[in-house]
Amino acid sequence: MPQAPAHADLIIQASWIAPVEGPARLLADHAIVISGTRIQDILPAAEASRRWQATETLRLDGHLLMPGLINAHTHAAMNLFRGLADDLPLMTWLEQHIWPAEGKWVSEQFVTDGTRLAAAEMIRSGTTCFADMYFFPDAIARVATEAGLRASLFCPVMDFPTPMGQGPDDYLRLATQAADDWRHDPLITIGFGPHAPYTVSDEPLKRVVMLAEELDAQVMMHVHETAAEVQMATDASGERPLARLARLGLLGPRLIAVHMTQLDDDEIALLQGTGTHVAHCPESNLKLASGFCPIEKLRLGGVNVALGTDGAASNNDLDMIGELRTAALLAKGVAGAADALPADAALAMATLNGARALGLEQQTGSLVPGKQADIIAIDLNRLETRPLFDPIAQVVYAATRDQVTHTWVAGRCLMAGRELLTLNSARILRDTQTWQENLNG
Ligand SMILES: CSC[C@H]1O[C@@H](n2cnc3c(O)ncnc32)[C@H](O)[C@@H]1O
Ligand SMILES: [Zn+2]
Repeated sequence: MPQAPAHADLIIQASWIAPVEGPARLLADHAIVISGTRIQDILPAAEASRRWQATETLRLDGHLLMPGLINAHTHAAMNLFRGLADDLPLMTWLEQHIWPAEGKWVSEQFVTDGTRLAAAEMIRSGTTCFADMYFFPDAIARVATEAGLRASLFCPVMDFPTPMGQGPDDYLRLATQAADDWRHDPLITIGFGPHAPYTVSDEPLKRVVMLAEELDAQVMMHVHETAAEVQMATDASGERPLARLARLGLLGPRLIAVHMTQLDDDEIALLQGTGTHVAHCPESNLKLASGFCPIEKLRLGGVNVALGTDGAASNNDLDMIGELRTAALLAKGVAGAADALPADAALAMATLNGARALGLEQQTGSLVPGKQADIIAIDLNRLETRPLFDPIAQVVYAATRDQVTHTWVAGRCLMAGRELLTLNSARILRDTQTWQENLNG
C-alpha cells in the first residue's frame, strides 16, 4: 500500500542544491521540505511530491538553493556613514572621522534607522544571519526582529565614553542586561564585543572572560588589524596583542578574532590549539590598506575562518556574494597559489564556518534536515552566469548579489522575486535621505 503523503508547510524545488555539509557537494533536481522553522527533508524533486503534501510549493528552475550567507562581522548601523570618509588608513579614518561622527550623531534612532538600511541590503544580497558589533544593541535586536533576520549582537566594551555609556562598568552592565532580556529569543544571540586590544585594558577584559563563561556567550574583538597596532603594543609593553589576550584568558572557542592581518606561524598554531575563530574581512582590509590575513595558512592550519564585510563605512557595502569572490581571489594572490581557498572552501567560509564561530552550528550554516530553514535562492539562468559547468564555482567567481531572488530565515520568506516582504524600501530611502541631509548640514 502506498503511504499517504505527510504534511509540510513549504516545498522548494530547484535545479541545484549546495548543502555545504553532508555527503553530497551538489544535488541536482532536488527539493527542500520545510515544516515550521525547520528543514524537514531534502530529496529528489520527483519523490518530494509523492511523499509530501505542502501548503505551498515553489519551483525555481535554473536556481541554486544554498544556506543563507552569514556575515560574521559587521557594524550594521554604520551604513549611514557609507562614503563619509574614504581612502584613509584605519587610525586616521577612526580617530579623525568616524569616532567624531559617532560622538555627534549616534543615538538609538540613528542605530535603528542605520540597521534597517543595512538589514534591507543584507536580505537583498542573501545574508540570513549577521554578527554585529555596535552601540544600542537593543535597537539592533528590535530591527533584526522586524526584518526577520538572525543576529548575534556583540555589545561594545571600551575604556572610554561613547554615546552608549561612560566606561566599562556601564558597558558590561548593559551587555549583561541585554543577554538576559533576549535570552529566549530564537533569532537573537547576545555576546561581548570588546573593541580592540588598544581600546580595552586588562581589568575589563578579565571581566569579559568571566562573564562570557558565566553567560555562555561568544566574544568578538578586532585583533591585529594592522602592523602599526602590533608595533605600538610591542613598543609599549614588549608583548604582541595576541599574546596579551592569551595571557588574559581570552583565546578559546568563545573568541572570534576579527581581521588578523598580522600572524606568524606560532600565532597560527596558538589559534588552532585554543580553538579561537577568525573573522576575515578582506574588502575592509583592502580599502583601509590594513594588510592581508593569511587565509590559506589558517585554513590548512586547522583554524576556523568565517567571513565578514565589516561596516559599510570601510567596505563600502554589505554584499557577502561580492565578499566571497574577493576572499577567494585574494587568498590565491596572498598564498601565491591558484588552488588556495577553492570555491567550496570559500562557500563554507561564508556559511558553515560563520555559524560555527557564532556558536550557531546546530541551528544554521548548512542545509541539513533538522536545522533551521535559513536558505537563499540564486538565479543562475542569466547571461552573466552561462554557460554553467559548476554552480558552486559560478556563485563564488561570477554571480552578483542581484541574482539572489529569495531569502528565507527560519522558514519565513523575507524576500521573494527580489521583493522585500518585511521591510519598506521607500520608507528606508526617505529616512536615509533625512540622515544624509543631517550629516551634510
Ligand atoms: C565597539 S565596536 C564599534 C566601534 O568599532 C568601530 N569600528 C568599525 N570598524 C572598525 C575597524 O575595522 N577597526 C576598528 N574599529 C572599527 C566603530 O566605528 C565603533 O566605534
Ligand atoms: Zn569591525
